Amino acid sequence: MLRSQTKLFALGKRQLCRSMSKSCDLTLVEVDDKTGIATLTMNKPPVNSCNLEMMRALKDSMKQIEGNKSRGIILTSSNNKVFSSGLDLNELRNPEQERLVAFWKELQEMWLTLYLSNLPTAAAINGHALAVGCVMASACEYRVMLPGFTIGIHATKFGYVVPPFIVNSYLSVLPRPVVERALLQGKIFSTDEAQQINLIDEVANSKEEALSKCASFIGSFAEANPVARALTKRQLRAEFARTLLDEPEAELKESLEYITSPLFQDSLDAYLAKLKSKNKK
Ligand SMILES: CCCC/C=C\CC(=O)SCCNC(=O)CCNC(=O)[C@H](O)C(C)(C)COP(=O)(O)OP(=O)(O)OC[C@H]1O[C@@H](n2cnc3c(N)ncnc32)[C@H](O)[C@@H]1OP(=O)(O)O
Repeated sequence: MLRSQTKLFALGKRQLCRSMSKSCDLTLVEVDDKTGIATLTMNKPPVNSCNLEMMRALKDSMKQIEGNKSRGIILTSSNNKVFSSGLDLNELRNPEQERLVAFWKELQEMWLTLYLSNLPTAAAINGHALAVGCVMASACEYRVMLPGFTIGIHATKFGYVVPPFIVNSYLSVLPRPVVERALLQGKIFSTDEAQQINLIDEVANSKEEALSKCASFIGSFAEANPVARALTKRQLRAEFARTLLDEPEAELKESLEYITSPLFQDSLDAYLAKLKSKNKK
């Protein structure tokens, strides 16, 4: 570990996750030695769907970056077509109770860790960002997206009632009437549409440019005291995180009841069949 770090230092980069536990394969963390900014890359083929292990890896990586005194986090994907396809739908289909509880708790914790991170956060959206993929991008403070992709929370299209903390993730980025219409329609936005409504902040023509724009955003806090910045951010965001901070068990119970209901399971079956049949044509 030490030797590979030293070598990467010589190249101007520190790579934190090289020889650690298996979960590190799902995420890659690289810290730029000059800027101190960490790039957290989602790396779960084929489409960065978030199963239990992926969300745990994301949460652990974010905590590791915070503990390492980095200056900011850029979230991106190793797949140049898909940023993230959201929750792994297989985790929701006919779930085993114990795993579903662990899965949902991990979603809550992963979201809280990202949404309330002490560090400046930015998403370099280098592919489609659907459902929880969009939620993760929205939980960041800044979003730069490549053209020709899509982003949005289309949960109502497959029978999912969107929980309050996910609504709040959107509400911290978009005005309420826009959130209401987008969630009720299950609207998926193109990059251009997302820029028009300010769901994303900038468009970049390559992943490198997106990473560079995210780094500039993070650099814009150079003059801010990190502790004052972090506490002010927490104060501003605490209201939207309230349900999960104060009553995670209540949110968990409600979500589990809904996920295991025949209404949702039937919708999910039909949605998954449609998704699979696309690849058989
Ligand atoms: C907290 C609850 C409220 C918030 C709302 C919802 C929670 C969620 O996040 S649910 C997840 C919803 N996500 C989706 O509906 C995305 C569906 N996927 C796609 O639209 C496409 O796969 C995508 C545009 C992302 C990429 O397209 P392609 O590059 O053409 O890939 P494929 O479609 O061929 O996919 C490859 C392979 O992966 C399977 N897949 C895709 N997404 C998921 C997923 N979310 N969970 C599980 N599996 C997924 C897809 O079926 C293909 O499988 P095979 O056919 O077996 O190869």
